[in-house]
Amino acid sequence: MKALEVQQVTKRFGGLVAVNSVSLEVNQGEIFSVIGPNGAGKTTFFNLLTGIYAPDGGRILLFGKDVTGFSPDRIAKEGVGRTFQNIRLFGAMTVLENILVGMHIHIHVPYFHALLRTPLARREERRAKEEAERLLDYVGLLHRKDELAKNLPYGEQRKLEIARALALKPRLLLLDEPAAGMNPRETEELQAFIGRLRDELGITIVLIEHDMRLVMRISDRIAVLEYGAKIAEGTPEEVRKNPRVIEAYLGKGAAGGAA
Ligand SMILES: Nc1ncnc2c1ncn2[C@@H]1O[C@H](COP(=O)(O)OP(=O)(O)OP(=O)(O)O)[C@@H](O)[C@H]1O
Repeated sequence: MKALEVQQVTKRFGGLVAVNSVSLEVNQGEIFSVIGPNGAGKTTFFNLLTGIYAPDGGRILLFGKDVTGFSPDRIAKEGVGRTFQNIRLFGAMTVLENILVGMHIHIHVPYFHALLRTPLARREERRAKEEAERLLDYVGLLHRKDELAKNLPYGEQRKLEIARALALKPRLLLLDEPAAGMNPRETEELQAFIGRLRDELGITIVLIEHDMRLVMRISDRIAVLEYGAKIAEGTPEEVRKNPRVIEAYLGKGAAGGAA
């Protein structure tokens, strides 16, 4: 079974076709990158996968289940976690609280128990806190748990955002430009970290990324979008050599020169 099957998915904004009949498949346990020049439709594509937009055409299957048109909440419940291009943490909350917020759909306490802080509610809270701490330990941020999220260095904020997505126990994790704004050392750490998520937790990972060094090193396969359409797909080696890709990035005539 595939982790993700996208079949001829289209999204229009008025007259603009932001995603144009894109099809692709991601195997379970794969690290798959979506690349393309600015405005190619990458973020719109993620927004379709996470239910923020419903496609105007086509179908999306997650682990064999048709989820086309599902709301973001239902997509999250199907096991899809996500991070955003611009970090979206609760800056005035602590690191631990940011994780607890991410866990809310996994905490099952009837309303009146929560309201009256019954033993059941307190037990559940304690369990959630322990789980959040385990998660922070796993990503190497436990020592920061009581600090405000906004006071963390940039690389650690990105990591915290990923940790919050992990709190949902995703089977598929979508990372939108995880290396944006990182220095080379942070990017290298990120690469190892993403590898661990796949190898140790078995999570399938799809990322949008502009840092080509990271993309080429980390991806099993890559899809390339241009003006909303998929123009290439393959291993890093195949994509790097593809004349259409070279042209999309470097302009007409560049492919001949680079070959
Ligand atoms: N909500 C929207 N309404 C109208 N047009 C939109 C909307 N969102 C995106 N677009 C347009 O759709 C196209 C694809 O945008 P998108 O943000 O998906 O590209 P991208 O590949 O993620 O770009 P970048 O790498 O710059 O983030 C662009 O032309 C953009 O202006």
